[in-house]
Amino acid sequence: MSVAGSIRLFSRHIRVATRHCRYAANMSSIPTSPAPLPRLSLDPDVESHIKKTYCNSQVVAAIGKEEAERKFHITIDRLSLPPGYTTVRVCTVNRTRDLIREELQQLLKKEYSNKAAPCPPVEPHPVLPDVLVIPTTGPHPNLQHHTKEIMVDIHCGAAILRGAHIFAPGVLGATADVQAGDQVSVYVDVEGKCLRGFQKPYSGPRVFVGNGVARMSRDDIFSVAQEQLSGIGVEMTSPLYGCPPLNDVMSDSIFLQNLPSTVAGHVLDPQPGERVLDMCAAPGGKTTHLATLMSNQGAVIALDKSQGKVDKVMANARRLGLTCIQAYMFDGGKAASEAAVCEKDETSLGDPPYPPNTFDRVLVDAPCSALGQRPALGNKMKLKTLKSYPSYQRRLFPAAVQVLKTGCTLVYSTCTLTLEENEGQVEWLLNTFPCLELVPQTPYLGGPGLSGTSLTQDQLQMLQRFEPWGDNRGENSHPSDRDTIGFFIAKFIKRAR
Ligand SMILES: C[S@@+](CC[C@H](N)C(=O)[O-])C[C@H]1O[C@@H](n2cnc3c(N)ncnc32)[C@H](O)[C@@H]1O
Repeated sequence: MSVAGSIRLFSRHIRVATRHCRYAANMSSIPTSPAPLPRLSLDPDVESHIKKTYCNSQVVAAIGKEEAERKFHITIDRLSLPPGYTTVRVCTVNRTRDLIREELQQLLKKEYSNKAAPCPPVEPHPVLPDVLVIPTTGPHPNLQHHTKEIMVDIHCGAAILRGAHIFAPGVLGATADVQAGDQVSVYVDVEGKCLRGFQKPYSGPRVFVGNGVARMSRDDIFSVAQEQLSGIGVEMTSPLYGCPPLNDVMSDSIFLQNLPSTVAGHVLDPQPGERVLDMCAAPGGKTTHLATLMSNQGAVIALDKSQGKVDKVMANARRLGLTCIQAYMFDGGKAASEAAVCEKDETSLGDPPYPPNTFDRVLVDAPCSALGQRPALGNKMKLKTLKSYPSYQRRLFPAAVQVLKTGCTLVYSTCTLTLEENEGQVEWLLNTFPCLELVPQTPYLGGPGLSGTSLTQDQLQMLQRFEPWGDNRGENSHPSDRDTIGFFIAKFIKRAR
């Protein structure tokens, strides 16, 4: 069995059923959603808040209520589906994109040689020099529903929709008679009811995400303590959507990264030899991109708030051979100190905090409500939590602006949809830090910012908003740019004023 498609489900995502889980008997009587994937269910207050973003009075005045509501509905509809393309960022420090593309295509041909589905093409992105794109296929209609069933949580379900196999600890439940080698159908427990101790047979709504072959029996999975489980529990042979299984593939030279995230790295545009601060770095997607763009020369300081997250950044840096990254467990909001002294060596800045005017570039890829992430099969966030993000994000900026050198670049990004965390933050930043000038971005693959704040039309044109519905992009844009996660990017230069 190939380990190429195995997924490491992070422990917070793993809620393995107790070994007494026996919902099996009642499972097959539960109706399954007829649609490929149901619309994302959000807390009603959160959904109405998002609606207010898309249908605010300025938007309605500009495009009309009907069109504004259409965009809101398409946005929500798209959130449960995977993006139209898998995007792979290549680490070009030692090898060219062409060489990496050829090797990846060969590996995929091998992987698909015993599958019914054709091997997808791996193509270079026409604008981003270090990105490869692979089209998503599906939804595949008429997939058979097997009597033997596997249940997973929403995070594992989302990973399956993006090409992953099921790592054994991710199996929440299995019908009583599942043996290794059995054909199984895989369902997602969308309401998280299977997480409640498995005292009763499962009866909540579930969503079909495809078929696979069990690589372990039910007993193999549930007779062992969760910590001792490893390996693939179910190999997905006919997923509802076809994305290539790329986890653990060519891990020294590729990074699976959503397309707008790769754009953010290019917009920051770090140069070899510079000092760059990535204030909210884990798991290091953008950190490793920045270091790659710098040809591994200079210093990328990566901060995050827990040691586990910092360890992930360093693990990703190591696997890609990027030695110019130094990661620290540190609150980004406290990264600046007048009293701090910086080591003289350009490549080793020492521990945070840092004195004012230390960095050539600062990235604030802020913790956010993440409403743009796709596919999302469930979201239990409450309005109170949603509303807590803007003030938390604002805490980060005084330090970000202070440690940035005059004349240098600050990029702010989120993977969410709301006005308050995106255009609203830009408005606040410009009012709070007169030294910041909003500037145009290159490359520009997204669409303009959304109306609804005091930002002018010219300012909105300088922002990049990636909407999940994608028809806010330029006519000549590549299809992979039009079916992405929701994302937002703003770029500023710190002026001497
Ligand atoms: C959107 S994620 C970053 C993703 C990352 N830039 C990437 O591309 O892989 C936001 C991160 O901010 C971190 N974070 C939250 N509060 C923080 C703080 N006060 N200081 C530093 N990091 C923080 C979170 O732990 C989380 O890892």
